[in-house]
Amino acid sequence: MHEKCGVVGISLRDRNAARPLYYSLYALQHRGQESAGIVTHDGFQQHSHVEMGLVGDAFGPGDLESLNGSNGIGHVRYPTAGSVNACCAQPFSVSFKSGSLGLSHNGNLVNADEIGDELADLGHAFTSDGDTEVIAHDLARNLLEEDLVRAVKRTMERIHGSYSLTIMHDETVLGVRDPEGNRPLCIGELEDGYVLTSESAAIDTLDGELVRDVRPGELVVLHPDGTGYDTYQLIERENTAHCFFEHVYFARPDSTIDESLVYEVRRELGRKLWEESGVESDVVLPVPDSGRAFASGYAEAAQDDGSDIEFAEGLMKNRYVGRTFIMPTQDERERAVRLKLNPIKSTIEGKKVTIIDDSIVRGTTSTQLIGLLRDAGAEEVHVRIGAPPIVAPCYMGIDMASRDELIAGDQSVEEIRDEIESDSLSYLSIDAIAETLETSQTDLCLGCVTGEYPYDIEGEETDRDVVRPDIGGSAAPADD
Ligand SMILES: O=P(O)(O)OC[C@H]1O[C@H](OP(=O)(O)OP(=O)(O)O)[C@H](O)[C@@H]1O
Ligand SMILES: NC(=O)CC[C@H](N)C(=O)O
Repeated sequence: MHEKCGVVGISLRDRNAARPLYYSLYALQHRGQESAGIVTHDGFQQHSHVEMGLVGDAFGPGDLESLNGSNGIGHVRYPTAGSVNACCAQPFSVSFKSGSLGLSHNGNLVNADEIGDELADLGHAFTSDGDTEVIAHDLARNLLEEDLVRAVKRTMERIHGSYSLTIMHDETVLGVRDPEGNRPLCIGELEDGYVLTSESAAIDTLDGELVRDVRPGELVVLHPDGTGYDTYQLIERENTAHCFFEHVYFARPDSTIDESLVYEVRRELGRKLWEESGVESDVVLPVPDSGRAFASGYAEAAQDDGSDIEFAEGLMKNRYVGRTFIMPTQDERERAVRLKLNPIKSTIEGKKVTIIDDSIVRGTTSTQLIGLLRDAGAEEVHVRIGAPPIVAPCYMGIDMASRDELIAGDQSVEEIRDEIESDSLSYLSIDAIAETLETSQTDLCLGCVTGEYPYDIEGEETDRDVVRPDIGGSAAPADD
């Protein structure tokens, strides 16, 4: 399980925001499972409840009742910077001379230490070692001198890296997406208010309508009375750096991100996988859960081509096991795969099998799975992967292994095939990803599959000019 974080912000007309925030966090649970929290404002003061654990564990029966106010923000976290403890759990709350701030962050800053050191020299005291608190302090400082919109702009000019933020300044909820639009953020309309959230599936959960994605570099300020919102295009860049992996793996298939329904993208990637490297076999099996849409697209394209290949759910997933990824030892990770996935023998025995997954990271899942399938009587096992090989770490808010743990870090596809002991192995090309997302490669963050990043990261190569031209941006409300 590779995770990132999920953010949400809600402004309603006449009812408390706590319960819809809680439901939204449930919808975003797949994005982070370490901690969950909600901060609301009732017009006079902030109320906060932030705990370690899953959403269902973090909130007890009375907790939502104490979170008064029709405006609020929420967060589910998987840490990328800072400790795995309650100090780094979010939303962050900061009280300062001219008010209160709450802040939820999805992403990862690449210059947090530098800014943190500067702010510490100016007398700011930090309660955590993460990157998110740095944003909160920088913004609080700017708010002493500027109005809200200009203060946010100043902070955006200072922080580098990926960030989708929901912020609460006193009772005003706002959302910001970094100038490259690396992480998703969208606006939804509810019957009695508005919502800003990482994924549109959370808007569906609240019976709302997706209005649109927040644009890269855009600030959206919800009216605290739930009647509307203002938008400000604060920074504009020539290129975006959308994370393609959101579509491939992280996001829910029922979410629409940057105008594409994730499920349809995955099915199309599956179709392209067949076109690029289809292999004749008796049966196609998805590796659940994220391999499902890829496998259905792959099998459909194969059948369109006249193949007799059959699509079957031959691997059952134990839904109570997650987190293979953060098991402390490789031995435990391997055991967890066995606990998590179990083959249905009748769909496999005596057959040539192709398994379809979205990605191979360390190779734990595929290695274990191929052994299981052979034990279950598979005659041949072919592996097709709906993304290119992951050759380098992610610095943009995703928990992925370090370079030496990545199976493709220093091995060719043939060497990987040999290690996982499959009969054949193919990955999808980068071209197929860009084509399916109807964008150019320069508008995607492809750091984990090329080793070249759209940000200036110490010790790594950049795939574009470090200082990207700022071609505009204004602090006046943008036309919607
Ligand atoms: O090569 P590895 O290090 O084993 O990592 C890759 C596996 O991890 C992910 O699955 P996850 O466990 O998150 O399950 P999911 O597809 O149900 O989300 C992914 O879909 C692969 O199956
Ligand atoms: N996964 C994320 O988006 C994490 C947000 C933030 N960098 C943290 O570590 O808390």
